[in-house]
Amino acid sequence: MFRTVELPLWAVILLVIFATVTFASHFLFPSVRWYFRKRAERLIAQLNTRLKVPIQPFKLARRMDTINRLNHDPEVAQAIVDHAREQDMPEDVAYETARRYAREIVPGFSALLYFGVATRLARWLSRSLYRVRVTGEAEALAGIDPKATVIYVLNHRSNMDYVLVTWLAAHQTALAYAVGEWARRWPLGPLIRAMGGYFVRRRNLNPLYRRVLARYVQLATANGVTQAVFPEGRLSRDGALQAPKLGILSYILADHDPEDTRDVVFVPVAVNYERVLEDRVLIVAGGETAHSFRLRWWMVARYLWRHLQLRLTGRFTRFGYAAVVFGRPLSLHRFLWQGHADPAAALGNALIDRIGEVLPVLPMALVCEALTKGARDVAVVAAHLETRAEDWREEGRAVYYAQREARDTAMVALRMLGVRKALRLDGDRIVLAEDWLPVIAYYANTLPMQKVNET
Ligand SMILES: CCCCCCCCCCCCCCCC(=O)SCCNC(=O)CCNC(=O)[C@H](O)C(C)(C)COP(=O)(O)OP(=O)(O)OC[C@H]1O[C@@H](n2cnc3c(N)ncnc32)[C@H](O)[C@@H]1OP(=O)(O)O
Repeated sequence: MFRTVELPLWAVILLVIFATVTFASHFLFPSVRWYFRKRAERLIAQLNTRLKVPIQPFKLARRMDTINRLNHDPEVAQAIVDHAREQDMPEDVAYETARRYAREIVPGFSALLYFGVATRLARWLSRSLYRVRVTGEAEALAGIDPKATVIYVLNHRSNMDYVLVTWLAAHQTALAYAVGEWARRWPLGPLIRAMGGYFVRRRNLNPLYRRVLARYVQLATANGVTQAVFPEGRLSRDGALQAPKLGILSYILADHDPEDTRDVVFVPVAVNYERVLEDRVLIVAGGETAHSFRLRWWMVARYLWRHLQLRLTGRFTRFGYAAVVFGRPLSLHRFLWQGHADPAAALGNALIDRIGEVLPVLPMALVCEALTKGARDVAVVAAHLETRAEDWREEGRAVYYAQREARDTAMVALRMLGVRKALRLDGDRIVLAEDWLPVIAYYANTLPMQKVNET
């Protein structure tokens, strides 16, 4: 028992490492975890006193618990059996596949990261890049039943959309975004998960994956989790609103009981920018030869480096307006009472229409509209801007047009295009660079669908 045992050094080192890991995981980590959990609970209790929509327990549940709950859901269990039969594989292999899907989808929310870091960073970033204007938020949210699950539906113009809206909604609640598979890569994936985002695949979906995703969306909705969905399913390639994708909406509809006390209320949010950071990459992606939107890391690095240079040398000016307008909320209870032959398609179209109804009108879009119609003179562009802004205002639109002469407003937009070398001014004459015409058309497309008389 008390004999001396001789061991090589490497074995001793290994033993010490294993002993330390075991001690930490059994004794230290639980208490450290408990300490942080208590702190997080205190933070959430504090937050919930000031948030209009408190953070729901479902969102705070441990990630592993939600994954297990999902895997043992009767509908998922049935899908596992079907998958095993169809693929001719043992059920436990199909079960593991479903578990992998669940792990991919389910987020683990950190209130500290969301409210302590992300929303502050989002506010700083939004305000340092744009002149942010918000309309209609209080009116849109005022009449919503506090028991209802709120789902923000946004048009997708830029990756700035969720930065802006996360910040703007931060005094209401935390938003859980449906995030495309592009963001699953490290380090973005874990970060987005910690902010409550749930991942959705948009390619190669098999019925088992669809069932796991559908049940996650349904459980989150039934448990009151406030979500944010881009129904267009991807960034607009040409500046215009796109037709809705019906997947997530159809999952919500399929599980919705109009007799239930918990309603689902969709809040349309329309976003427009005078400068979309990714505009040219999107236009290329929308071209005939390109297939998907590719933002390479070196493009981002080069862009950030140039941006930093401009900031350090004091030459950076903001990218004009970023406008966010909240539209008329849509109650799912009321919507279903109206009766629809194809509820999913009707819901998708109604939501896109309500976003379109409140799309804000920005000077850059009006100037680009004038340019696409052939205006090549500052005075003509300014006259177009003034008339069209008035038309849109009469229609009840949010028109962000500073209280100054139309000519000055037009000049601000023209100079922004000039800095990008899209055009140059020769006195009052505008000389457009041909290869920038698609960009000009892109911004003209960001205007709402035409109802007023053309000038
Ligand atoms: C600096 C600080 C930062 C701070 C910041 C913090 C926030 C940190 C978060 C980051 C946030 C990032 C946010 C990124 C933004 C995006 O990634 S946007 C892209 C991702 N989001 C979306 O795509 C949402 C909308 N998309 C969908 O709903 C898609 O349809 C899905 C669910 C992904 C599936 O795609 P799909 O295969 O194309 O399917 P789709 O044709 O739409 O529909 C298929 C289903 O709908 C059903 N369906 C279709 N039509 C009908 C019908 N008429 N009736 C009934 N059912 C129908 C089909 O039956 C089918 O059902 P299942 O067979 O699945 O049961």
